[in-house]
Amino acid sequence: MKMNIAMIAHDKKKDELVQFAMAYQHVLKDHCLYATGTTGTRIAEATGLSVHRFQSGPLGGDQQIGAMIAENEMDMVLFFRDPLTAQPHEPDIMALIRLCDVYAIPLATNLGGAEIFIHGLERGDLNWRKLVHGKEEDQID
Ligand SMILES: O=C(CO)COP(=O)(O)O
Repeated sequence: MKMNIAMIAHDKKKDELVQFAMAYQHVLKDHCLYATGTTGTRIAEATGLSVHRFQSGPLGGDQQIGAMIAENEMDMVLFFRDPLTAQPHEPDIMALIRLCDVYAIPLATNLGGAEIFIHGLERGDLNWRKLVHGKEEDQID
């Protein structure tokens, strides 16, 4: 089943996320990818994958992804955070993380977690999200 996956990386973690996206391109290609601006450009350039790009993080990109979570439209968030650099938009980052907890959305904040998540995605561990997707389809009917 096609999942909506958000990919976000702070500047010092972007190379790591790009390498991750290249390594797991064969998995990611079957899903809808969303990203903050600069991260999205880097991933699309490196992999050729189609990525829906929101604003850059400091300009509201985290909030836009948060808005999708608030609609229960995001199924997984891979957010490679830089814990050693202060971010001007720290409140936005905290809000995104908080919404993942509100909606029980799987959130990996580093490469180690993302490795586990991507294998889980591949073997269908996220299929419980069908219930949520199903509900949305019901609402449309
Ligand atoms: O700052 C970010 C997330 O908090 C990432 O934004 P960019 O992908 O635009 O660099």
